[in-house]
Amino acid sequence: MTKSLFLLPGDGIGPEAMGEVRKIIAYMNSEQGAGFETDEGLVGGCAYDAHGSAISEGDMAKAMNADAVLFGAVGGPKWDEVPYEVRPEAGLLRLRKDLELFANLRPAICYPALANASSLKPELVEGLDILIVRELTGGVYFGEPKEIIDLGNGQKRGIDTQVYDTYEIERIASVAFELARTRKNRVCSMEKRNVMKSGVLWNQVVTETHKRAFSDVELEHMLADAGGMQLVRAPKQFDVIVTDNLFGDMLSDVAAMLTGSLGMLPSASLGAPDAKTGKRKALYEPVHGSAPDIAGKGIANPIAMIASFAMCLRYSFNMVAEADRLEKAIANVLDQGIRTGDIMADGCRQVGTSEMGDAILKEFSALSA
Ligand SMILES: NC(=O)C1=CN([C@@H]2O[C@H](COP(=O)(O)OP(=O)(O)OC[C@H]3O[C@@H](n4cnc5c(N)ncnc54)[C@H](O)[C@@H]3O)[C@@H](O)[C@H]2O)C=CC1
Ligand SMILES: CC(C)CC(=O)C(=O)O
Ligand SMILES: [Mg+2]
Repeated sequence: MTKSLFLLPGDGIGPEAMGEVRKIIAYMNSEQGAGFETDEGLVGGCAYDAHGSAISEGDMAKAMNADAVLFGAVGGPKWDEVPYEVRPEAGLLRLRKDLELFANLRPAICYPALANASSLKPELVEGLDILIVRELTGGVYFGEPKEIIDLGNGQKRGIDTQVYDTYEIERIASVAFELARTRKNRVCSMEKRNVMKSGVLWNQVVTETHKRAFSDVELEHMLADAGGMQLVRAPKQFDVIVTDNLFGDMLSDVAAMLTGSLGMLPSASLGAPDAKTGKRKALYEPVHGSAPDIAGKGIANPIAMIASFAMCLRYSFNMVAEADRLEKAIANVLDQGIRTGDIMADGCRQVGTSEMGDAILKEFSALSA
């Protein structure tokens, strides 16, 4: 059976990182008969340059019909002045919304070899394995009204609206509880019920969902600001964290640095399983952005992108053994002391994007033999 992959490399370091995944796909097709069929499109600033929008209707349709979408990164200073509606990030937000990718899984794993690369003491992050489950299609990113209005007195007002309905909280909480059952069976829900009505509802619905269907899972509630503090004080206390779109965005960048670099964190954005086929729409993307400060230099860390492809193998194609091998290949390469600049340490060998990708592919093929 063919497996269709739609690649959207995007801007900045997106295409550089995606290039390393392309090599792995080519290897899996030629050496393992994996049967991936790939197509590619434009998203973000490069799409705006080509046709004046952050993603074309044609590419949206391809993303909609693919078994999985692989996404690099979008944005950069070149497009700072383009109209808000067609800014590069709008392409990613439209993909998430139109494909209804409500569940964003962001695992933060500290590979043993990288315990020294974290800004925290090694003993705080050694063995770290947490999963942030971020709600991705609601909240302040999408709530209406969202506008800047002129108050007519020389003042303007910027408005964003945080909105959550019961069903949105219920379905993301259920995903978090189900995933916790495959891990350490603990969920920490984060909101700000002390100042936000949406936080009060979030807390109530998570509690009710837990009581109704997941009472075997340990549940804790934490205010999101305190949660940020606890993430850097004692991160290993967490197993699964479930939180809203904005808090999830911020807390996962924090978690990234526990693992050594933003260049290490993959993610999977998943929709609901189709009632008939059981298949879910899915997009896989690194947590980092387009990193304009290092784009074009061939030094970006491709591990977040490669690990996102490992998540794709696991969640979209049920290729669990291959996903495990690819993740093991990453760990082995790090054990060998091969490092991109962002995770460089004394006694290690610094390499560029392409050498890191080659080293992971070599290890992956050795593990597959
Ligand atoms: N999913 C996406 O496409 C995202 C896009 N963005 C966009 O990216 C642009 C830049 O945003 P920033 O806030 O600078 O965030 P960023 O994640 O692009 O970069 C933050 C810092 O981390 C470093 N970094 C990130 N990924 C790296 C990698 N793979 N290897 C080595 N170093 C890495 C960068 O060099 C930079 O110093 C903006 O236009 C922003 O809107 C930001 C986040 C997510
Ligand atoms: C639309 C994105 C640029 C927002 C973001 O930072 C993210 O989703 O990680
Ligand atoms: Mg982010």
